[in-house]
Amino acid sequence: MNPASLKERIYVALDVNTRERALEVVRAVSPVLSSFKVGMELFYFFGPDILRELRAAGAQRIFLDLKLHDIPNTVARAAAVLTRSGVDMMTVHASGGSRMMETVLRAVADQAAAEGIPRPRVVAVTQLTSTDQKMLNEELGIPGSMTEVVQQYARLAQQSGLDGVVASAEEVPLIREVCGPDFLTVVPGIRPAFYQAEGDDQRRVATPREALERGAGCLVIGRPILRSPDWREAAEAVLAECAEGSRL
Ligand SMILES: O=c1ccn([C@@H]2O[C@H](COP(=O)(O)O)[C@@H](O)[C@H]2O)c(=O)[nH]1
Repeated sequence: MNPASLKERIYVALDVNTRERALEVVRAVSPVLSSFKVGMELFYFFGPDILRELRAAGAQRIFLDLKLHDIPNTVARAAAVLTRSGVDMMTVHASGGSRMMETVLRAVADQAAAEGIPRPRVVAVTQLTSTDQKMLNEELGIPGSMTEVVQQYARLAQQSGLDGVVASAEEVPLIREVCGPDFLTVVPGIRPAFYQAEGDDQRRVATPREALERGAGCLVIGRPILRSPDWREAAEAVLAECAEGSRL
């Protein structure tokens, strides 16, 4: 792995509520990390226009993380319109089932072909990184260990033709065991050594170094950068921690 590819594989989550703030973050961080994640907060208010503005500000790859979850027809139609915005990657919930995931993938592929653009990667959320073992079993009523459940959802996503899954760093080796090394793992819940995470909602977390050592394909990191007084410096610190773990 070379440092250039690391720079591309770390997605900075733009969880902010104004377009000015989002653009400022991209301008500050993009010389260091060039991939960004847009979620509900930004997209629900500003729509596809914000994606164009982020690209103009320096975002080279955009991961649109809306975690679609509905009946197959509804999700597929939504995914098709989102494809038109030229994003690099998008998310659905694996709990929508194989029929939903297969229908989405077909819709995205057809739309991308019609637009003459590359097909965005579609990845499925297995279990949110804010969910712990107790919550999985007692609140959600899903039996079994977190790793078994995540493995099962990853297998289902792969059988449905998806490009990868979102999971915590801990589950990455087990996903690779059942799905192989080419199946993409996208890992949020990244907490670098410099970040004080007390009171945070994340439950299944890892440092950038741990995530890479476990074989994570892409990392997603938001608050440790956004809450820093100097976004660029924080991005550099994250990259430095990653480089330590990447066996360069
Ligand atoms: O299981 C998941 C799926 C998505 N996310 C998203 O990643 C970022 C993480 O932000 P932090 O501030 O670094 O916690 C956020 O946008 C989530 O929506 C996730 O955390 N877990």
